[in-house]
Amino acid sequence: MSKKIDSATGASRHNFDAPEEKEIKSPWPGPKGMIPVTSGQAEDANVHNRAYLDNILVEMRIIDAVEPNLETEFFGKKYASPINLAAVSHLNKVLDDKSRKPMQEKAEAAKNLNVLNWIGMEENSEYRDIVAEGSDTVRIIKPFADHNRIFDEIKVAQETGAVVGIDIDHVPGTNGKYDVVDGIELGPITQADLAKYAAFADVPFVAKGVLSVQDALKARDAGCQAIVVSHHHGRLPFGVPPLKVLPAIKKALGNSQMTIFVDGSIMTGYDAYKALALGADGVLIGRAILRGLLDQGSEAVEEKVLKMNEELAEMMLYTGVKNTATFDPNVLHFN
Ligand SMILES: Cc1cc2nc3c(=O)[nH]c(=O)nc-3n(C[C@H](O)[C@H](O)[C@H](O)COP(=O)(O)O)c2cc1C
Repeated sequence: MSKKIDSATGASRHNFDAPEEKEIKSPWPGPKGMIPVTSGQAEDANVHNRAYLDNILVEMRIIDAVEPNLETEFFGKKYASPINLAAVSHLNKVLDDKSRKPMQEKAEAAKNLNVLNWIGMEENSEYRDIVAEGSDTVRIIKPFADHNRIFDEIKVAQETGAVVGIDIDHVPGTNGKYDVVDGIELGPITQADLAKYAAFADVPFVAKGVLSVQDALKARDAGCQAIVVSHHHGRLPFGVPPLKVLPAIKKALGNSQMTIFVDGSIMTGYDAYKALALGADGVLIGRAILRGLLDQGSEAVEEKVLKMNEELAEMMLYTGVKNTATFDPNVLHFN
């Protein structure tokens, strides 16, 4: 058996060689190749995400509990919920029906929901069309080897009013070399590079794909105002679940005022609750909305996020959490 990572999406796929070739049943929704398919093997970090999330149990604190308020502030603006729509790129190329634009449909859903929309690897022209839908945006740029390309994308993104960042976890390919995506070479990211980009941006700068205290501190020292604790749905074989390293990162960043987002297999509002209780300011959801988005468009995304908001609120009410600034990790019990 071999594992491949789709160079465009970062999705991990496991291939079984003949003669034992067999269809792998994916626990993830969505079309083949676009969504990580896990074999259940230990090297697939998604397996550990799920196990870690499912082994966190929650105590009840119902006396004096009231209906919670999910409103959350990011980068000086208020949103309806701490749930963000993750950067999922390339979607406008995958449907047979070319009249549909899932990237725009996702942005439309974010606008209607009043949540932040994250956009990943897209040409600047495509990116502008997506942002024109009117949602507030975080633009995540690839760690291109050509730094001018990064500066150019930062410039365009901030012209559109977006917050900007880099998915620092997309430096390596699966061959131990810098990755190449759509024929475009990626390169290493030094702390000095990050500092250069953060200083160049007139808007908050985000390091996406932080999975250690060491990188969190480097991102802070480089001037990043936010991080996403993430392994990009399993780019790193045997990657530690983001939720497992989150508390240590939160502690290390102390009162630095950095915004901490987290992603990785967050499929329900209950998962989101656990991430928020462990110290995240916000969560990103990618695969949780992907199938609905591709099959049915913005309405399915809106429905899913509203459902997740309800689940999150349900658990907040059960545990006496009145708003998204007052989560308490002590309600969590690790099985
Ligand atoms: C189809 C697809 C495309 C993605 N493209 C990007 C990208 O361009 N930039 C990026 O930072 N992350 C990208 N991601 C990673 C997601 O933003 C997110 O980190 C990851 O999927 C984990 O969240 P999830 O478990 O909720 O899906 C992509 C994910 C998927 C599934």
